Amino acid sequence: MSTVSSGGKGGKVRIRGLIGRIFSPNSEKDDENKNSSDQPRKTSDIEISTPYNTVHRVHVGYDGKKFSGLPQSWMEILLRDISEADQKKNPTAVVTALKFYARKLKEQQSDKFMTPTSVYNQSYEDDIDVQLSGQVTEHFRQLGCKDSVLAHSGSSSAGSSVSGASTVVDAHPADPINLSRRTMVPSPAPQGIPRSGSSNSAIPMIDRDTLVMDDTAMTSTSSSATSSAIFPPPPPIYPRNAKREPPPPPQRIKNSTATNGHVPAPAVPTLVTPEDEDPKLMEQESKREDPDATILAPPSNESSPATPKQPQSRIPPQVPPKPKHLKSTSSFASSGSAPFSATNSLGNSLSNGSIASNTSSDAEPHSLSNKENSTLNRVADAATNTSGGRKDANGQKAQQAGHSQGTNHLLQPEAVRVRQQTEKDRKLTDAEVLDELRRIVNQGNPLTKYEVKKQVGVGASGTVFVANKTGSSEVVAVKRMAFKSQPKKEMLLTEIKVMQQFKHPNLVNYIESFLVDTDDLWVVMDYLDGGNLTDVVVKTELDEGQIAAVLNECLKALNFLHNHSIVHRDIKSDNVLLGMNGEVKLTDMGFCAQIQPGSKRDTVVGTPYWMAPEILHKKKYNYKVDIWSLGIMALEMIDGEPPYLHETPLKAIYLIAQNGKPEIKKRDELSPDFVDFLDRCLVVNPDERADSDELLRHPFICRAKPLSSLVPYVKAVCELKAKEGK
Ligand SMILES: Nc1ncnc2c1ncn2[C@@H]1O[C@H](COP(=O)(O)OP(=O)(O)OP(=O)(O)O)[C@@H](O)[C@H]1O
Repeated sequence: MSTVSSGGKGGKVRIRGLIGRIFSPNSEKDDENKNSSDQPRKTSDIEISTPYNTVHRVHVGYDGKKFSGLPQSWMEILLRDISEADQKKNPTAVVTALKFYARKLKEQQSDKFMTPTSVYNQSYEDDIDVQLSGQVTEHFRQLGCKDSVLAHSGSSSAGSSVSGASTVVDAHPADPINLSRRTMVPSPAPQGIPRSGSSNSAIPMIDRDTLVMDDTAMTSTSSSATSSAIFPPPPPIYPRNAKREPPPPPQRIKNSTATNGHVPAPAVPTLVTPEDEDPKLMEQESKREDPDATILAPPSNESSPATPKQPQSRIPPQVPPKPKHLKSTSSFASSGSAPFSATNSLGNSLSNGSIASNTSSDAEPHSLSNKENSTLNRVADAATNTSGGRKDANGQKAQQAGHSQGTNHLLQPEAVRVRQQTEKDRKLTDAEVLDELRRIVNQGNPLTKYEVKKQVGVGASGTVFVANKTGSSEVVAVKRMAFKSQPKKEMLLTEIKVMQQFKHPNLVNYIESFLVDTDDLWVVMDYLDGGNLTDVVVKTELDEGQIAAVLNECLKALNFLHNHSIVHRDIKSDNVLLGMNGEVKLTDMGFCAQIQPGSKRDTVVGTPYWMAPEILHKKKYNYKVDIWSLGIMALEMIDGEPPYLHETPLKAIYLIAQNGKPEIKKRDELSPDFVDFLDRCLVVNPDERADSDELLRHPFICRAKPLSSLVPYVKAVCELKAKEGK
């Protein structure tokens, strides 16, 4: 690949590709460290930098029976998780899943091997690239695959025009990959903050995308209200049966979780295809329109492997033990937009999955109301690693091109693509984030203002406590985070800014924030004493009126955010907090992004099980992704879990890619209104998907019960957690 980025205002010209590949990770790291220095970048000089990207590429072939070119360990995982029959059914979906897998692995490695200064930059400038060979698209054609699948897999000429010269540039078989639902990553909690449950000093933090957490990391119960509540006569609460245990996770790289230092991450193979390396093809791709209107055509449902039905018990009021996936803690910002291929390379589902840039450009204008707002877009995407939609020096969308031309080609100027990096795209340095943070937090010592009482939960970025305002009975929640060791510092900025600026009764209300000794970041917010919705949906069965009530509140929040051009991007039950009086509020604004009306983004953000297909396929997307996730959350309220939760992550991603719209397992038991509501949310094509205005008027939402109907459920779950000592 011969791609070069040019820092417009803020950057250097960068040559990526083979040059980068021949350098060692250490060289790369050195370069990263330079880049992450706090020095402002020069704006004038164009220079050829040292390579910053070591790319490990594996050319993947598919002969109609099996994939080839994958490292052995990947092959084993693939065979274990996705049967050959399933692979044959939809190799494109396999590749989509592998791309996610690779990206996720890379992220995990980045987190594990982070250093206080370099982690963020490093993690997002590495290439992860899984692509399907033209042989596969050709194979599709021979099989007479659906047009929609071919449309996704790339141009019709892709297969035939590409030679099978699949040369392994550098296949570095990874250790068996673990994207398990019990992944541990080091905790960045501030020193001195009490931690729960872990035998070593690091709190086990579970990837939020995996949704199964170790009990030791589980959110503890919060509520003083739970213990003191005078319990009303028990309503008919329908507890759910304990769920089947998920399949055992693959073996993790054993010695990695404890690492928090400077060990270089093992290389992750990058899968590429001949198409990527054929300039003609790339040119064709570059001319292709952004196919936003077509997302993923849902393939035939006959192949949809239904998740085994979970028998539902309706024996009140016994509530089963909390399943392992009850709460997870860290949202997955799988970053991995394709540099130079945002529009799509080889179709959307097969676009280049590289994580290569610190830039964020969806060609969106910034027209925010004030200076603070104007940074939000950049902050959000930089925090989640965007790339894509980038333009070359001539303002044209640059495409990944010619990366098999060999080193000689790469060194020739005409083979070099120049990436423009605008000021808005530029990732903030740690020092800049710190400066900005200092500007927006309150002055003073929070310890004199608040008395921290007890821990109510642990998240990926820090620990949440309940606290009293000194000298008053006012109760607040305080989220404390160790700023310096945060891998995604800019996300904290985003979260605080969104909370500061966008106030709504259905959003968790921000009160103030403090930065103590440059490392102990406090965010003070309203305390929601009823825990999160996950606990309720896992342990009880809400009826349709109650589900409508929850959805109504969430829709009000989404409608507010969307009307302010804010996309939440991580809607799921974990991020819905409940009050003992039936309040329902959205939280976790770290993934929010500002999207101007009519424009779209392509950052891969969110939690896979809830993730809209257009994100999964790395298409441009807009606020409609929240509506899809809301539909998945509605399924959670019906089934107690999102679709595919019991599948291995690789299989789950494959199934989402393969099936598009998930099966509504209890369709026959639901009212027509509810089914229609779900059908309006879970539309694969976002242009046809409902928006929050439509859904707020939907007959199902009009049947919402009063919020007070939720209270007994919330209290019952809190009681149960109190009994369990959580
Ligand atoms: N305002 C609040 N009131 C009550 N409980 C809260 C509040 N905010 C968070 N919690 C609880 O604290 C726990 C951790 O919250 P946090 O937001 O840190 O988690 P997370 O979203 O998983 O992680 P992160 O935002 O760091 O990625 C969650 O279980 C959540 O339910």
